[in-house]
Amino acid sequence: MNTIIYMVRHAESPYNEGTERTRGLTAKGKGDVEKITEILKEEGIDVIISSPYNRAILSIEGLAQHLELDIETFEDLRERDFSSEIIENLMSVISDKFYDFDYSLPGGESNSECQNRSIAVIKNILKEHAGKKIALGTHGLVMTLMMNYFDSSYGLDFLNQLKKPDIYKLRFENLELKEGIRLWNGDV
Ligand SMILES: O=C(O)[C@@H](CO)OP(=O)(O)O
Repeated sequence: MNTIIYMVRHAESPYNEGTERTRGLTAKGKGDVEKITEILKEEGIDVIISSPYNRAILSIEGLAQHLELDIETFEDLRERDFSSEIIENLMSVISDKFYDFDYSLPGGESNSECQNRSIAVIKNILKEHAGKKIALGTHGLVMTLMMNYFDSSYGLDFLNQLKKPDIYKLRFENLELKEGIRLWNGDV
């Protein structure tokens, strides 16, 4: 049985230290939310799920309103907890250590911990909504780690080429990922 998950990496968000959970979208990001809705509104989506972080929810809110669906959030779909401290060059550290899945920064979690907790949610979604089409509001790194669990070719290069926003349509047969197609047209 085919189950489809549309991974929607959030639109552009103003980066402010310490506001991981609450920061919203830039003007450009808000404009791109309309494009996300346009791309997904005719796909026949049944269920909308999201990371609990505002920028992810806001990126699929237009779609939820259009389809008159609620957005269900799961704490364990949040972006990787990077560190409790301010880390200089955070993104280059994350890149350098990407394949060291047990590496964590002070007060943060490793790729492995982030992958395990997010995949537990994805497996439940695939079982509970088997045969359905699910849109999922997400973030660059946790999205890459979720996809990497099913297909290890989704790694650092994949993460680095992701846009804000971006959309990938993933086709699962039961718990196996069979196909991943990019739907965002990349005009950003
Ligand atoms: O916060 C953001 O805008 C970034 C970090 O560069 O993305 P994500 O939430 O996908 O980690």
